[in-house]
Order: sequence, then C-alpha cells, then structure tokens
Amino acid sequence: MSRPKKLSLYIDGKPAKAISGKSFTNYNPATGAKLSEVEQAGRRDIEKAVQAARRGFQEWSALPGIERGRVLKKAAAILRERRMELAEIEVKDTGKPIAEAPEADIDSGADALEFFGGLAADIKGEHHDLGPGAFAYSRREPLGICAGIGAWNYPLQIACWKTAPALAAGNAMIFKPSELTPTNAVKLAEILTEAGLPKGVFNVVHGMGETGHYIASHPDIDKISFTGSVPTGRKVLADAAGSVKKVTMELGGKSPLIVFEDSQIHNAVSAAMNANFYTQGEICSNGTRVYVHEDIHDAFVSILKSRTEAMVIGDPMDPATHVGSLISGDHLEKVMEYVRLGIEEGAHLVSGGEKVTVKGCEKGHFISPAIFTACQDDMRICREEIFGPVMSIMTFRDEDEVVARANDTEFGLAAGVFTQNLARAHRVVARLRAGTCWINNYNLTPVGVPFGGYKQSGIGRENAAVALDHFTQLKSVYVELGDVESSY
Ligand SMILES: NC(=O)C1=CN([C@@H]2O[C@H](COP(=O)(O)OP(=O)(O)OC[C@H]3O[C@@H](n4cnc5c(N)ncnc54)[C@H](O)[C@@H]3O)[C@@H](O)[C@H]2O)C=CC1
Repeated sequence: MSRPKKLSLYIDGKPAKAISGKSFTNYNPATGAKLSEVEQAGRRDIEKAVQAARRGFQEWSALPGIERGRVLKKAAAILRERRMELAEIEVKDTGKPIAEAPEADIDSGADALEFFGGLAADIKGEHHDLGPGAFAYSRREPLGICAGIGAWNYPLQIACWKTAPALAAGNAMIFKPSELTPTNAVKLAEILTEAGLPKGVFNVVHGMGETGHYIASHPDIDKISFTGSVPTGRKVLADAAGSVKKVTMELGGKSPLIVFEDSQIHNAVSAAMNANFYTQGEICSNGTRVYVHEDIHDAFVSILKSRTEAMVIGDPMDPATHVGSLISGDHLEKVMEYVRLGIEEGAHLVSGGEKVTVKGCEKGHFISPAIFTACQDDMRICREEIFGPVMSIMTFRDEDEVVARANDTEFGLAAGVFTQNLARAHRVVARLRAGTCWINNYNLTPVGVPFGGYKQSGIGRENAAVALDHFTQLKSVYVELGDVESSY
C-alpha cells in the first residue's frame, strides 16, 4: 500500500521538485489523516512543464499510431494489475466507498487507455474527388501541447478520459489534478513511463486556481480540456481566449429524471438512487430533479424511502459501505445549507439530510442521503447544483408539461426517462436538451459512447471516437494534377 509523504510534480519523465518552493497538505477527508505534502507549481514550474512537453511532443507525434497505441494499452494493463492499490488511493483522496472505486474509477480509466490505444492507428482524414484533374485530402494532425484540469470526484477517471485521446492523437499533455485529490495523477504518470511513454509527453503539475490560471493563460499551450464547475469553466474560457486555445468543457448539471406511470417501479427507484446517492451524490450528471407521474408518486416514494434508509453510511474503506465521506468540511456545510434551504422553501424532507458520525472516522464529513418531496421547479434546491446526496422529487401529469419543465434550466448535461412505452421514450428523449440521455437506466458511461453537455454544461465531448476530433486539427490539402490556368 502506497502512502506518499511527499508528492512531487512529474515533469520530463520523472518526479520534479517545485521551483516555487511552495507546498500544501493533502488530507483523507474521511479520517482527517495527512496523506502527503504536495509540491505546488508556480509560473516557472508551468514553464518547465511546457518546455518538456514541447520536446516530448516532437518525439511522440513522430511515432506511428500503432506504436503510440501499444504504450497506452500497456498502461491500461498495468492499471488493471494494480487495480486495488489504485482504488485504495482513490478512496483515501476522495472519501468515496471502496465498493465503488475499483470499477467506477480504475476500470473506467483503463477502458479509456485501451479504447483510444486501439484507435490510435486509425486516425485519418478523408479523400475528396475533384474530377480528373485534381483531388484533395485531409489530414488529422495533433494540436501540440494539451492541458487537462480536473475535478476531485473522479480523479483518475478524469485524468484518463482526457489523457488517452490526447496521447492517442500524438499530443503531449500537462495535467493538473484537483488540489484535493492529487495522488493518482502522479501514479498515472509513473505507469505511463513504465509502459514506455517518452519523457515529457505526460506531465503532472499540482496546485489550486492560481496554477490553473497559469495553465489556461499560457500562450504555448494549444488546448485546455477542463472538468469542473460552471463558474470556474467561465474563468478558464476567458483565460483561454487570450491565445484562442481549443477547449473542451465538462461542467456541472441539474439533470432531470422523468418517471412515467407505466415504469417498472423498482427499476425506476434503483436508477433514482444511483442517480442521486452514488459517490455521495458528487457526480456531475446526477438526475437530481426527479419528476414522478402523480399516479405512482406515493408508491415510488414509499419504496425509495425504505431502500434509502437501508443504505450503509460508513468507513469508506469498509466494503459494506454505500455512502462515504463528502470531500471536505466546507462542502458538507454547503450541502447542509441546501437541506436547510429546502425545508425553508417548503419542500418536505421525508428522509435523511442529517450529519452522521461514523465510528473510526469521527473527523469525516458524512451526511445521510436526503429525499425531498413536494418540490417546486422554482425552488433553489431544484435549480442549483448541490453536488451532494440530495434528491428533489416533483410530480407531473402530462408529457408536454414535463418535457418543458425538464428543459427549463441553464444546464444540459444529462437526462433520464423511465417508461415501458418505447415510442414515448424516444419521442421524449428527442425533445430533451441534454448531451447524454438514458432510457430505463441512469448514469452509465461506457467508453464507446460520447459524453458531454448541452447549454452551460459544456463544450465538446469526451469518450468515443469523436473525442479524437477534439484533440486533433484538420488540414486540407489540395492536389493539382493538371496545368495552372492564369487569371491574368
Ligand atoms: N461534466 C463533467 O464531466 C463533470 C463535471 N464536474 C463538475 O465539477 C464541479 C465539482 O468539482 P470541483 O473540483 O469543485 O470544481 P472546480 O471548478 O472548483 O475546480 C475544478 C478544477 O479547476 C481548478 N481551478 C480552480 N480555479 C481555477 C482557475 N481560475 N483557472 C483554472 N483552473 C482553476 C481547480 O483547482 C480544479 O482542479 C461540479 O460543478 C461538477 O458538476 C465534475 C465531474 C465531471
């Protein structure tokens, strides 16, 4: 088991001490234990990472795709071999249950490396027939130096979802994990080096918003792929505008889950629980606005309440635990404030929403999963992203009405529809303004399916072959086979 005392930057294929001389402490949110002292990157550290990435890019982008893919697939295999060790690190950094991390975090990261490793040899342009005397073709070329900035809820997954397509396409990468969960990005760097990645191709820099700002505003970084909140996303976009960087934005959400009267009710309840309480509700695509048809509302709430109250809130390292610790004391207070607000606004708290003390994790930030009924669309708990285990249930009568209400938000990350009537399911999904929709399930993100947001929830897509479009640029080449006619 790895418990680093010092966590360095990782630049040019090896650990690097921060030139800034600054550091910060990383704690286990569930226990309060100090995990490591983390070196903090300043402006000169970012400069050093950019120079290393520039050199790494020259070598990496010159390799055939099949060779780049081989490195990524080897890294995926190492991730799988070290699955439990990496999962334990993720649990200590995030506070999420060990029952989730091996599959939801480590396997998901390995899937991305494997998937894009497989596609690396198939990155190509198109041929355009222009008649007998000419043709054109296009080339898909890497962008150069790409930067990734990550959130704290799925640290390794986010790092892999960005790094795998970036590297498959021949780019170099500078990655800044969230300051709250810095450990596994460095593990990923070590694993990529072990798998044969040339030095400088993947670099890790630690730090907070200031470090992120240095990255987003650096003129020699060609692209930013950002995962985080909408307000921070706006700042990153503004910084990126200075050098007209390419951007991918994976931002927040307040997604609707619509449960029609003909749904298989136990499946709908299971999905609503997954969509609100998995990873303590700290998931961007969560279906936190649950619209239940009024004919089945009481039955739905009764099953939901008893199943939710049977969930085990406990030590994240205990395999029996369903609900772990929130990421920080500040975040717990923010979530509790929303619970108080919901009550004040007139919603009915039917279950949970209380701070919980867990034996052996007394310094943790635990809350029992909260269910509100009698919610109204204009309540703040139904409009703002809470990013904790708080479900808001509303009733509806009619399809047109619920679609209009579901779409009445500035977000558009995801949506879910439960019904046995598949004609209705597809009709409703076609009208929902959200980047990812699930019919009769929720929150599944297989690597082969594009993921990303409409409206303020994002720009661009991660996963699937389309992610490669966001890490490449298209060059069109016109080829003349005949004579050149002068216009003069
Ligand atoms: N759409 C998606 O795929 C996902 C979206 N999220 C969203 O992330 C948020 C929660 O994560 P947080 O880490 O709290 O988000 P955050 O926006 O506070 O921070 C995200 C990252 O941005 C960095 N950062 C902060 N200020 C910056 C600045 N001025 N310039 C550049 N970087 C800066 C942080 O250090 C961190 O690495 C939620 O809104 C959630 O919905 C989380 C996971 C997935």
